Amino acid sequence: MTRSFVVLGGTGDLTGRLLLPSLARLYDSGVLPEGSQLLAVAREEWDDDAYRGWARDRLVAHAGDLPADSHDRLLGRLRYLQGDVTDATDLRAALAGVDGEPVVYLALPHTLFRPTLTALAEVGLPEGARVVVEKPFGTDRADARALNELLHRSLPEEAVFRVDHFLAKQTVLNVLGLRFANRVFEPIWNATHVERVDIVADETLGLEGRAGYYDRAGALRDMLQNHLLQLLAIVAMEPPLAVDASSLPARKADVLRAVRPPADVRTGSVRGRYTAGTVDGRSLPDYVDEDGVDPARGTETYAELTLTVENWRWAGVPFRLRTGKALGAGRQEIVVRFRPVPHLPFLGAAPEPDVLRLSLSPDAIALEVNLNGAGDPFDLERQVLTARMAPHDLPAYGLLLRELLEGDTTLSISDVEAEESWRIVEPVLAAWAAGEVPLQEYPAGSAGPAG
Ligand SMILES: NC(=O)C1=CN([C@@H]2O[C@H](COP(=O)(O)OP(=O)(O)OC[C@H]3O[C@@H](n4cnc5c(N)ncnc54)[C@H](OP(=O)(O)O)[C@@H]3O)[C@@H](O)[C@H]2O)C=CC1
Ligand SMILES: O=C1O[C@H](COP(=O)(O)O)[C@@H](O)[C@H](O)[C@H]1O
Repeated sequence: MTRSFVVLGGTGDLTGRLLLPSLARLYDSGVLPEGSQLLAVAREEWDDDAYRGWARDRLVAHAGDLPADSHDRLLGRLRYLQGDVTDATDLRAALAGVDGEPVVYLALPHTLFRPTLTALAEVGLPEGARVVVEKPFGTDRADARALNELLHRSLPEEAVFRVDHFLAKQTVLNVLGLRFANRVFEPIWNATHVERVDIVADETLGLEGRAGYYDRAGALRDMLQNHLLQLLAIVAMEPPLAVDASSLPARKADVLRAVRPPADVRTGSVRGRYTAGTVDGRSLPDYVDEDGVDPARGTETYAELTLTVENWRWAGVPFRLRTGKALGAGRQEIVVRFRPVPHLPFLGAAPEPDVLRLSLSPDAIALEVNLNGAGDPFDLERQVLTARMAPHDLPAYGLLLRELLEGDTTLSISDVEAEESWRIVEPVLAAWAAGEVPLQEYPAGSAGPAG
């Protein structure tokens, strides 16, 4: 049976920058069978040719390393349907337009998931269909619950794929290897030895024309509620029985249940919004002057939270999560800071304690340690032991799409995880909406809100 993709939101940034390039790679490597079709749906008044022209430009920009005939093979399979995804008649036409078992991909603003799934339930899904839902999974916990109910009404959990592409990044998967395939880290991976953990996703990108989605999301819903909490879950979870669909999501769900929001949001959270500035030589306007932004929404482009994990392993260890747009330097990393040694048998000032840096971009693992110095052997010197990873054959989205085609949900976010992640951030969202935490401004190109 062939698989066909129906991409709802087929003209968006996600589709053009990440999905189409990954699908081209899957065609190229033979993972996506020749007969598979791809139908993109959006409201733009385009026909197949106009869509293919747009898609070709995206492939040149984001999969330029693939030969032109690989682009052509994907482009030859692409079709376009103008339609409103919240309208059952348009969705019926989309599903009737593809052969085989469809993968319906909701590459849409999160506010549209509920009306779209409601319309899909009205149309009914063919036997063997799979549904993919992007992050953030809904707008809040109640919405996530409603989405789960809608999905479970017509599909088994194994046919639902809640995407979080950070989970498929090489270094994130390497955390599993590092922790669970070695003897040296797991015995010290706890509050006795770890002082704190920082999880950082600083971006140099600004809004990039995505106001339709981002201005209703903001940094906390866009990145922290999903990607950064998934990183926390991978770092903090208990060892799974196996890296499979029944163990991995369950262990992540356990640890997310133990995560507590800041006791005082005024000291445990920071929100900010960029003003005009220069990043990497590019001038960015004030966020509020970007096309499509409504200043009245008070959307943040920077979010920072300090969370705790209330269980035996992590009691008292702060996990600081931060993410922002239009910052001066891009940085995606998990930093595990260890406690000082109990006794230092050297004279002089105590050195910095050990730090383990897990970098997601570029993929690398670095352990900062103190060793005897080169000159006086009794002086200490900071040394960094670094392992740089060769890139995987497939980027994160390619890996997720391959798993999806194989029906493997190991890297899908479970229904429980999706709802728990909202529980963690909801008190913060409420306090921010009530104005309890000031919305600080930071110039584009800076290090973020001062302090
Ligand atoms: N961009 C990124 O880097 C990433 C995005 N994501 C997720 O992907 C999702 C989409 O984000 P992104 O692509 O950036 O957002 P965009 O705003 O760029 O794209 C949204 C898409 O949805 C379409 N759309 C909106 N309303 C309707 C409607 N009623 N009927 C049909 N189509 C509609 C838009 O087309 P039109 O308005 O013309 O109809 C467009 O194709 C979000 O959930 C986001 O979190 C995840 C990872 C990375
Ligand atoms: O999900 C999202 O992720 C991207 C960052 O992902 P990366 O793989 O390019 O690092 C972010 O820019 C976007 O706002 C968000 O929706």
